[in-house]
Amino acid sequence: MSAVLVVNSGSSSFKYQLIDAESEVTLASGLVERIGEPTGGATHTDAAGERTSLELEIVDHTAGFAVMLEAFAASGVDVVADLVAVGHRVVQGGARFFEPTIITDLVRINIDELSGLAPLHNPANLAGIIAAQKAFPDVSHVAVFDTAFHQTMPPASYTYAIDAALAEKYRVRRYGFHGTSHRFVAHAAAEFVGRPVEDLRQIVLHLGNGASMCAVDGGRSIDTSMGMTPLEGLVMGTRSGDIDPAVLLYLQRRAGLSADEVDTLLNKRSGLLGLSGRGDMRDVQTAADAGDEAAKLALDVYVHRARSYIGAYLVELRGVDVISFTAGVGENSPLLRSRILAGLESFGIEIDPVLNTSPDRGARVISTENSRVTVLVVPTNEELEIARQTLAVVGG
Ligand SMILES: Nc1ncnc2c1ncn2[C@@H]1O[C@H](COP(=O)(O)OP(=O)(O)O)[C@@H](O)[C@H]1O
Ligand SMILES: CC(=O)OP(=O)(O)O
Ligand SMILES: [Mg+2]
Repeated sequence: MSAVLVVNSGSSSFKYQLIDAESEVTLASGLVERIGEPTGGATHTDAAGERTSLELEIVDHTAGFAVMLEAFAASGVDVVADLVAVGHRVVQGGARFFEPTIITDLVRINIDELSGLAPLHNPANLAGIIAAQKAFPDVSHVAVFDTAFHQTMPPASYTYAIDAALAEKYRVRRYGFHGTSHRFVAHAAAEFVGRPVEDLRQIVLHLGNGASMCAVDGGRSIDTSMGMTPLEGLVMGTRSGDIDPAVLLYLQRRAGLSADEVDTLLNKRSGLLGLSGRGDMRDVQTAADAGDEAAKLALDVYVHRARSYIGAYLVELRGVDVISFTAGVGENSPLLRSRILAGLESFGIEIDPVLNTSPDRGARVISTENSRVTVLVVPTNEELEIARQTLAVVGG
């Protein structure tokens, strides 16, 4: 048997999944969290779905990997013996990385250098890589970048209209994120409708905690809603998405906020949370159902923003063949799916209310037979996509 370990590291946590290289079955998955805090935690789920949790202090990512290895050993899995490679999610690859890449010393230096363009993500990704390389020194480690899929965007999509020399010097441009998910879903959708991805104009809505949309033309990203950082675009759980940049300056000058405070405001205290006091979409929907005005407005703004991107991408693609919803909200909220695509019959987009509310889980159609555009729900699987890309690089 051979397996790939996929690691998605955050600053104080990491998620992992062990995936069988041939069958693509998940052999185990888990989460190590609150790294560096007095009480950390680890949860491990084995192939049979059996879940074990423990609480203990986990001083750093290296200690976290030791906890993960113990969990594997306790469930009778010899990870080291079966492992052929480790795939790492790296959020920011800048304009330097447009393919999954074997992690050498130089690649690590590059990921570190790109931290300025993703201060919340890349340092954490790097900490995970360093710890994983210590834990598994004998296999290849591969970086799979969130930005890579969007490297096909044309300059008109990725260029901000600011001083060109300054932008060049500081690499200020749009990179786009969630590329692993957008790519996975675009390919899965093409397979589902039985047409070559090259022939399709697609819009993918990745609506999770972080949320972004992507216009995919013939399998290539031509535009996406996130920009230089994962803050631009849609309304998210705690992030504002698009905002007039003058608001930032105004708040600094008039409300006396520092740059760091504005950063925290827009990334951590805005979006659904800022509007309604709730960052989790389920809670916002429940509150709106109960008549909470702030929650209703939060939903209205969320839907309005998503619809404006639908309009933009319809035009950019000169029409669309497939629209896919994915991630936590996209896969689970019939209400938001129907609101985002409401009243677009004249554009050939018609949702079937029965199909839209079906409890089915897998990839499925939610548009009517008459709908010219096929609307799908496609569960994303970033870990599987990372495992596939990792194996492709190491030749597994
Ligand atoms: N049944 C549901 N209805 C509405 N929203 C849901 C439902 N289930 C999950 N969500 C929302 O999905 C979001 C999390 O999405 P997910 O893709 O898991 O996020 P991430 O991977 O970015 O943490 C949360 O806002 C959560 O409320
Ligand atoms: C890049 C990004 O926003 O990722 P996430 O949705 O995991 O926060
Ligand atoms: Mg996610």
